[in-house]
Amino acid sequence: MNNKYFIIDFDSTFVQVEAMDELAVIALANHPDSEKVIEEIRSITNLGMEGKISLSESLNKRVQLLGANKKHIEQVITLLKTKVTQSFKRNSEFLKNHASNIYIVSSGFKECILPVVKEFGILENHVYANTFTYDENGNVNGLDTTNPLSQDKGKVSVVKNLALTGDVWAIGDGITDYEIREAGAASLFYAFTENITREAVIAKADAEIKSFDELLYIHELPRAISYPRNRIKILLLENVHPNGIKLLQDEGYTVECMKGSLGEDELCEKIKDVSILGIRSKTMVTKKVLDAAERLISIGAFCIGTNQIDLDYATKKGVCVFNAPYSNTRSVVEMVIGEIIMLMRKVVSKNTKMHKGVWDKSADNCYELRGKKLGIVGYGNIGSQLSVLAESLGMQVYYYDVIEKLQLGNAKKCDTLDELLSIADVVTLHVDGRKSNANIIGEYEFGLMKDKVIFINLSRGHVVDIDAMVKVLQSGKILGAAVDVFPYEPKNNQEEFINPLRGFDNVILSPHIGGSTEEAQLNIGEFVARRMINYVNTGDTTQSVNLPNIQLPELKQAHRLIHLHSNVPGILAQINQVLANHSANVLGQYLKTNELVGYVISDINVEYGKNVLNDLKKIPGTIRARVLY
Ligand SMILES: NC(=O)c1ccc[n+]([C@@H]2O[C@H](COP(=O)([O-])OP(=O)(O)OC[C@H]3O[C@@H](n4cnc5c(N)ncnc54)[C@H](O)[C@@H]3O)[C@@H](O)[C@H]2O)c1
Ligand SMILES: O=C(O)[C@H](O)COP(=O)(O)O
Repeated sequence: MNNKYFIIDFDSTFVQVEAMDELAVIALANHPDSEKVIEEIRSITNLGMEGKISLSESLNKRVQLLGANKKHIEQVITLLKTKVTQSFKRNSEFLKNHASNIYIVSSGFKECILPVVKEFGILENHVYANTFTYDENGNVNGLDTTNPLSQDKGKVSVVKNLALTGDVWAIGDGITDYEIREAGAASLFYAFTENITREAVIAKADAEIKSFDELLYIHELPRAISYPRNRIKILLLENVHPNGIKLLQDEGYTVECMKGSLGEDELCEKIKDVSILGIRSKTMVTKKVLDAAERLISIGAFCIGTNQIDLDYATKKGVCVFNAPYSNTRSVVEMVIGEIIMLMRKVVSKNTKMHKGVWDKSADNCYELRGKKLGIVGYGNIGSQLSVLAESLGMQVYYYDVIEKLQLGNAKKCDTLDELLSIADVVTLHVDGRKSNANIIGEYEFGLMKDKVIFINLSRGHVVDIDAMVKVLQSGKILGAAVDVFPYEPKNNQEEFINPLRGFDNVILSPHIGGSTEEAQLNIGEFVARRMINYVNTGDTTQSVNLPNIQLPELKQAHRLIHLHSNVPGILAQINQVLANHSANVLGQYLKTNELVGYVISDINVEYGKNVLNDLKKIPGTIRARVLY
């Protein structure tokens, strides 16, 4: 590190904001035309940053408009301390340990900069910036024009004067930072874009760095995180909620979003360099897709169902899958209740008639749901919550599940599906989407149902034999039906919905919207995004649907090595042998297996060499080994 020097800009680089703009907001708070003046200051800042006006012109104009005093400067320092750029904050150890190699060179003002950077160990005599001049009342009335930084190319002359020999890297978001390199005072210029992206500046740079981690990573220097987050590419399909997107962007990941789903071939092409994939129920993640994904570590199903993912193959490839098991449960249940009432009162067919001008007032075949028998097939999260709500509306609840379930309220368990189907006035399906559930309701099962039954499916399309359902609808046996899910569903809102159930006036058809409420989508977006962030950052697999669930404690003063392997005997011993060979003291170790894989986390207290990881990867049966800190 002796001959490597970092020339770091302050505004929009070391901190997320432009200190002068923030000072203006504070100083002009009571100014009658404050918004206009602040806007003017901001536009002058940008013109200067993009090189459209000279620096001295930009500085002078702004100081004159500012109207600041010493009290305002105190306030802006307090604010700036909360606005330190995340990647500098994260790497505070590096800044402290290498203070003699780090300079802050800024066209901003030392009064505002020094108290902020000092907290990160930056040496006072390594901070170069302008200084204000004040009148006798402590009001800013100008700037020290003898300071080279108040002049054009001031940064160039400051850095030249430092006479550094070795690698000198200028890091900043503005043209004045590039000028240091242009003049030969720095060997490289890195356009820093964690806070702001200026295309004109990137165009001049040797490289763009989206974070300070990135720079440390490129040069293999000690850093807070092993792999820069901006290098982790996330692809989110099917309109994931903006809150989920924001959580992922705030972590520093590079996120690409698409409204619709992608077919297999398109997805194979797109997924090559993606580390995290976010989907909903429509995107099929097949073996072919998983094989095409060269960097995939996690899939987030921003919904309940995960049958669209080849889970076993994902597990074998070490891809950790998450879903949102409860976030839209209530939305589905409310829709089922509403549909039962609408169908029992024939509102659906009467509504169609009304729109054609037909007034059909009659009570024929219209019923209250009070006292009717509700048959729930699949007493999981949705089925059991529906049970509680339906009972509170006066229905008698019966359920059938393939496994033993806690009976809620007065609900009665049926031992067989046949028994349930022959008892229920309303049959509603809430089974999961496993393959073996294909056509569990077909001609025979419809035959068992009572005349004038209400039939509802909001679970998965393939569980009902649609041709058999059409036949039974044509026979008039079904009083009303509601179907939200279909064996084939359009990929996006532009594709036509083609299905033989179209055209029945006693059938409610809806475009797979059981879970589509604002509340559910927000909850799902945040829940799944948080689970994936936790997994990437800490290795925590809590609530993963395919990897062994390990809830991990926060890691302090240690390195975390993660090893995922096929579940064969003896791997833990081999991992520990590797760690012993490298004299790594194990502070904590966590192991869990499922029938396919084993997941071992080892927290160690020594600097790890690359060889530890390489040796861990060489253990036969290893699926994935990575280091977190
Ligand atoms: N329409 C929508 O928008 C929407 C929204 C959310 C969930 N869903 C779907 O609803 C279904 C239920 O969701 P959940 O959260 O309650 O799932 P869950 O896993 O909590 O419950 C499913 C239950 O079905 C049972 N089961 C499975 N196969 C069965 C069978 N053949 N016969 C009887 N019981 C069987 C399981 O044992 C389990 O108890 C899932 O298919 C899910 O994908 C649809
Ligand atoms: O599995 C689910 O949660 C539902 O089927 C909803 O799926 P969606 O998010 O694609 O609407």
